[in-house]
Amino acid sequence: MAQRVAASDGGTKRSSSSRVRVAVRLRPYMCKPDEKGEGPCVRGLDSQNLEIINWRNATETVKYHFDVFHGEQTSQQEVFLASVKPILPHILNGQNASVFAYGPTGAGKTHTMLGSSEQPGVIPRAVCEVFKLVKAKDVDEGWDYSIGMSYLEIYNEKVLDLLSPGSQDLPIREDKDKNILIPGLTHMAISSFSDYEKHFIPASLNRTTASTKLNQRSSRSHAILLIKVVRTQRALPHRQQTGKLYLVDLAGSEDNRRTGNQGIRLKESGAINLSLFTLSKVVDSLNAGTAVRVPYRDSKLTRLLQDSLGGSAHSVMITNIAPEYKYYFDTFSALNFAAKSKLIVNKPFTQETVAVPALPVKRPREDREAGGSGIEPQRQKKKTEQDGSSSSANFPSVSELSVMDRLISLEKLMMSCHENDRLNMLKDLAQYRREVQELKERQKEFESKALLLSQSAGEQENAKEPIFKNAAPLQRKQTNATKPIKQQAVVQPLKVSPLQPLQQVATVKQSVCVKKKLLSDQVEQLDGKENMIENAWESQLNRTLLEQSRQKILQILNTGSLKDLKGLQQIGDKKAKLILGWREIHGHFTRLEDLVKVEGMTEKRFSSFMKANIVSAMGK
Ligand SMILES: Nc1ncnc2c1ncn2[C@@H]1O[C@H](COP(=O)(O)OP(=O)(O)OP(=O)(O)O)[C@@H](O)[C@H]1O
Repeated sequence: MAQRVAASDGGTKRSSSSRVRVAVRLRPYMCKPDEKGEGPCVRGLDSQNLEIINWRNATETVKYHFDVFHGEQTSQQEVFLASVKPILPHILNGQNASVFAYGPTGAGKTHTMLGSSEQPGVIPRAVCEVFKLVKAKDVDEGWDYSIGMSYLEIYNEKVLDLLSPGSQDLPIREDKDKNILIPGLTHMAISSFSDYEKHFIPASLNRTTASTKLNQRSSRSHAILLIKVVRTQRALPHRQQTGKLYLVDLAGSEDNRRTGNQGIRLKESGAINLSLFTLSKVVDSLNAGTAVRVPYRDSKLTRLLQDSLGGSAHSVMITNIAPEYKYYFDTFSALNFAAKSKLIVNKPFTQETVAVPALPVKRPREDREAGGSGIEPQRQKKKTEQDGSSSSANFPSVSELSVMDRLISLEKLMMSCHENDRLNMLKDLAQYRREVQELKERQKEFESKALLLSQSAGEQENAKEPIFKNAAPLQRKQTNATKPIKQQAVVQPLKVSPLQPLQQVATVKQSVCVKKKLLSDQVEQLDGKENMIENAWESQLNRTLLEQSRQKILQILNTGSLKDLKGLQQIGDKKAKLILGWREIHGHFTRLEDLVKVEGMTEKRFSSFMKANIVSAMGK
C-alpha cells in the first residue's frame, strides 16, 4: 500500500518542520563607463544583515535580517556550501527540495544558478553533489538508487520542454495525492555528471533569452531543472521513495520604463511580472495561514512550484540584488518579498510507496515523466500529520511581525503609488541629492565669507555679542562652549535676549523677509547676516505665544493630513508627502527639530520654515 510518511532516513517518523531559508546575494557594483558612478545604495553589514538607503530619507537606512547574506565578494562555491548543499541529502530520503533564484533583471540570478564554466553555479554543483551523495551511500543499507532529470521553461505562461525543443505547451496536472506532474515532459535517466552535462548544456541553449536595456542576455522565461532520485529497497516489501529537487532560475522582475521593452519583449515582461506577482501572492497567503486559499493555480509558475513552496519541500530562496541606484526600487521590493518569504514554514515529508516490481501499474501519461524506468510511485497517500500542528503554528509571534509589518506596509504604500509617482519620487531623490550638494558648496562659500568678516569686523562683532551669541555661525563652530555643534542651526528659543514687545514683531509678521529686515537693522554692517540671526529672532518673541505656536506646528506635523501639511508655510506637495512618509516609518515627531530628519529638510531650511510658520501661526 502506498504511503506518504513523515520520515527521515530509513522511514523513521519525523515531525519537525522546516521553513524556507532565505539567502540574499548582492552582486558586485557594475557601473558602465558612461554612467555617473553614484556608489551603492545597499550594502552588507555582516553574514546575515544588510541595509538599504531609505528612499524617504536618504540619511537613514532600512535594515534586513536574513538566514544568510552573501556579499559582493562571495564566491560561487561559498554560496553553494552555505545555502544549497545542506538541503540536498533530503532528496535521497524521498523528500523534496527546491532552490530558486529570485530578483530583478540583471541582478545575478543566472550567474548564481548556472554560472559559467570558470565559475559554475548552484545547478552544476548541486547535480554533482547528488551523484556524490548517492555514491557514498553504503551498499549494505539495502537500497538501489536511480537518478533522472527533466528540464523545462515557462515562457509566456507556456510550459516548454527544453530537452525536447519544438514541443507544445505541456499541461500541469496534480494527482489525487497532490503530486505535481507534467505529462509528456521528457525524463532522462542519468548515471553520471557527464551524462547530465551531455543533456543539460545543449538544452540550456534552447532557453529563451533576449537583450534588454538592463541585461544583454536577459532570461525571458523561468527555467526549472528537476532532478529526481528514486530509491528502491532490494528486499521485500520493495519500498520505494522518490525525492525531487527543483532548481529554478526565475526570470527577473522588470520595470519596463527602464528595460525599454516594447512589442514582444513587453508581452514577455507582462507574463514574467504576472507570474512573479502571483508568486508574491502565494507567499502572502501562506504567511496568512492555512485557512486562506493559496492561489497556486493563478500562474503556471506557482502551480509548478506548489510542492516546493509551503508544501512538502525543503526550500531555499536566493534573492539576488544589485547595488546600483537605478535598481533601487526593484531591490527594495525584492528584499521585502524575501522578508515575507522568510515566514513560510514547510512541512517536509517522505514520499514512500511499496514497489510491486512484477506488475508496474502506471498511467500512460506519466510514463514519459518517469522515464519508463518503473520508478514512479504507483499510488501515494498522505499520512495524517502526527504532531497535529498546522503550519500556521510555526509562524512568528505578532511581536516578531511588527517590524516586518511596517516594512511591508511601507512597500505596499510604495507599490500602490501610481507609476508616475514612483518615477517622480526617484526624481525627487535625485533632486534632493543635488540640492544637498549645492547647499554644501554654498555653505563653504559662506564659511569663507564669514571668516573674512570675522577678521575685518572683529570689534563690531564684539559689540553685537548679546545678539549673536546664540546665532549659528556658518562654519558651525561653537560660540558657546556648552552648546553642541549640531544644535547650532536648530532653534534655541527663550534663552538670552530680553523679551521684545510682541507688537514689534506683529508689525512684520506677514512677511519673513520684512521681519528679517527689521532684525537686520541691528546687524546691517555684516554680510551673511541672514544666517547670523538664525536663533536670535525667536528671542524677540513672547515666550508663551511662541511655545503655543510651536505646539500648533508640531501638532500639524504629527496629525495633519496632506492638505493640512501643505497649509504650512514652505511645505509643498513633495515635502508634505515626505513628512507623511517619515511619520509612517518613525511614528511621531517628538520635537520640531526632528523635522531636519526628513529628506531635503536642511537645518537652514528648517530654520526658515520655523520663522515663517511661527510668524504665520502668531498672526492667526
Ligand atoms: N556575483 C557576481 N559576480 C560577478 N558577476 C556577476 C555576479 N552576478 C551577476 N554578474 C554578472 O551580471 C550580469 C547580469 O547577471 P545575470 O544575467 O545572472 O542576471 P539575471 O538576474 O539572471 O538577469 P535576467 O533576469 O535578466 O536574466 C552578467 O554579466 C553576470 O555575469
